[in-house]
Amino acid sequence: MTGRAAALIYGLASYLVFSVSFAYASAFIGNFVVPKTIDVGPDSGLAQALAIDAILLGIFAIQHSVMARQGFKRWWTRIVPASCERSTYVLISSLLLILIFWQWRPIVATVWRVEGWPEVMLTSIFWMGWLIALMSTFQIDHFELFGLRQVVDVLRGAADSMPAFKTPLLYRLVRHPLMLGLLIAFWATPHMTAGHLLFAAATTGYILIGVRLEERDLVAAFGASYEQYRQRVPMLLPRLPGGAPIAPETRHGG
Ligand SMILES: C[S@@+](CC[C@H](N)C(=O)[O-])C[C@H]1O[C@@H](n2cnc3c(N)ncnc32)[C@H](O)[C@@H]1O
Repeated sequence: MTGRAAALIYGLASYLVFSVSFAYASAFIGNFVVPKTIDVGPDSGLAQALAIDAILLGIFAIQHSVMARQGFKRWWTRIVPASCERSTYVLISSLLLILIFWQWRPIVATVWRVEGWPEVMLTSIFWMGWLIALMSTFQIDHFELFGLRQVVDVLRGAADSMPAFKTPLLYRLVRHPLMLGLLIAFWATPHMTAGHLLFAAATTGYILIGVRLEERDLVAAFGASYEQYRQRVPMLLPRLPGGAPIAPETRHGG
């Protein structure tokens, strides 16, 4: 019982760190409110800034890709309890995000800048991106995605359940609405600096690779259901209306 309660506290703490880092990410990228943003920080000179920012993004990309793979999870759950596997992934990802916010070196040369109504429009699109990303997490299973369901289930003694394959609202438009929301949030800015552009371009490249790796796992888990879904629904850019309808939900049954 003590172990299960400790797992719950660990899961809650990880979720709290995630929530703070997610909220900070929007302020960091949007240059709002917080003291350290993508365009504010120590001036290290171009070469050093490029090197440090590339290393920070690279560490995050490697951690995220490796820890999300099934093979790694099988190995890792011999070391950490299975119920804490997702919380650990969430915690390490969030800490690495905080490292990026803290150590990011700005490169402030302006790539574009707009004012007046285009500024209002791009800022609105920016927030829409974050909203789409957040909504997407709730459409699949927010609490499972961020590890809370697993630690609560183990406390209640509930059986380990297989995540379901779902295609609600946003997942009928594109297969990766969460990533689409992030891409929108990263690119939609009234003032694009060189540092922000580096961030947007690198994360776009990473997302394009990451979704392919994720789909390999999804095909392995959900087989033909996911293959059919892939044929019907575009990856990231929604089609115009008129596509074929999709079955609402299929639970993985082997
Ligand atoms: C960070 S989420 C991103 C989901 C998706 N790539 C997106 O951008 O909306 C990653 C998790 O979502 C799960 N996932 C992705 N598509 C799913 C779907 N249609 N139904 C259920 N789970 C899904 C993956 O198995 C993975 O554990």
